[in-house]
Amino acid sequence: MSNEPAIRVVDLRQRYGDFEAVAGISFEVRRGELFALLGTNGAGKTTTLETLEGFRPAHSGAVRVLDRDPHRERRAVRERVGIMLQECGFFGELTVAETVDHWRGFTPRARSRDEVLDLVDLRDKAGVRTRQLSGGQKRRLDLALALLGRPEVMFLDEPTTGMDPEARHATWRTVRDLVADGTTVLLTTHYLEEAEQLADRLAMMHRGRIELSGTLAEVLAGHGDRVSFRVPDRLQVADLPAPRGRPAEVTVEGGAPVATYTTAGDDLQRVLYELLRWADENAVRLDGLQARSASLEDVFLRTAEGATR
Ligand SMILES: Nc1ncnc2c1ncn2[C@@H]1O[C@H](COP(=O)(O)OP(=O)(O)OP(=O)(O)O)[C@@H](O)[C@H]1O
Repeated sequence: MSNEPAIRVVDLRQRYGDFEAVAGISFEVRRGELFALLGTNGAGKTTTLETLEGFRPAHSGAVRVLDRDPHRERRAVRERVGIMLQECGFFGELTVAETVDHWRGFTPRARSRDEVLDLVDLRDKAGVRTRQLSGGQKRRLDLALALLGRPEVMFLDEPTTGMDPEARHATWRTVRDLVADGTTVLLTTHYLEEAEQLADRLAMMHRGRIELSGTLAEVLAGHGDRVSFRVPDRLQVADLPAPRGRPAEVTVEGGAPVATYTTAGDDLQRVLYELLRWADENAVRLDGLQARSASLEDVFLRTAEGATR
């Protein structure tokens, strides 16, 4: 097996008319790795994925999938790649089984219908017309079609949209099994927990650029810890202390004001100590007190605000 990464993107730019949707991004996905491309709405994730899927040539820069140009060598790449688009396009009158059989007809080395329906837990829906499937079931049928040809690389564009938590967890298990079997996966998602659960590495895009990338630990590093509690009724925001010179950020959660302190470096213990001492001295009860590391959501929100630069 070649040492070449499964996916390589070098200074990719894509334009729609005068608008630069992807503004010079670079990343690699190693073989057998799950890489999550995250980002704000309109960040350029789908445009990037469509380029890697061979639907459009790069405006400038280079993309390689399995060491080939996915647009110019589309035929050769396509049979080794599985694609799950954001929009599913089934014939509503066909049943699930007929849809799978139809796709099997032009998929080399296809898995059997039963195997593929078992993988996505749709075997009991084999006789149902696709227009009667729920949104989450349609996504699972999409996944079934994407993995039909035992692809080496899979592109999953928001694969669990519309799924209930149980179906989402089941889909994560399927994806994990595929990765454990050596499949390379490039995933986009708006569910940050999905990336936390699945990704070996991730990149966060905003306005056509990659703002952050690395393992989850690398992406979270340097974003501080958080201490929060519900602001007691009898206190004003101005009454809250500023431990280590850090004022609270007050947000409303579930109709109640919540004070959050973001620490820097290894300040957490000190900030917590000062807060507890202040509470003790002022006979304040810190309801809902929490101390935790930064989450991907915290980092995402800061990226969206342009605060990471
Ligand atoms: N065919 C098109 N013509 C013109 N502009 C487009 C076209 N497709 C996408 N865009 C614009 O390019 C930008 C990137 O879109 P893209 O769909 O790649 O973003 P995304 O990160 O996938 O967004 P979302 O998370 O909302 O799905 C957006 O501003 C979008 O409006």
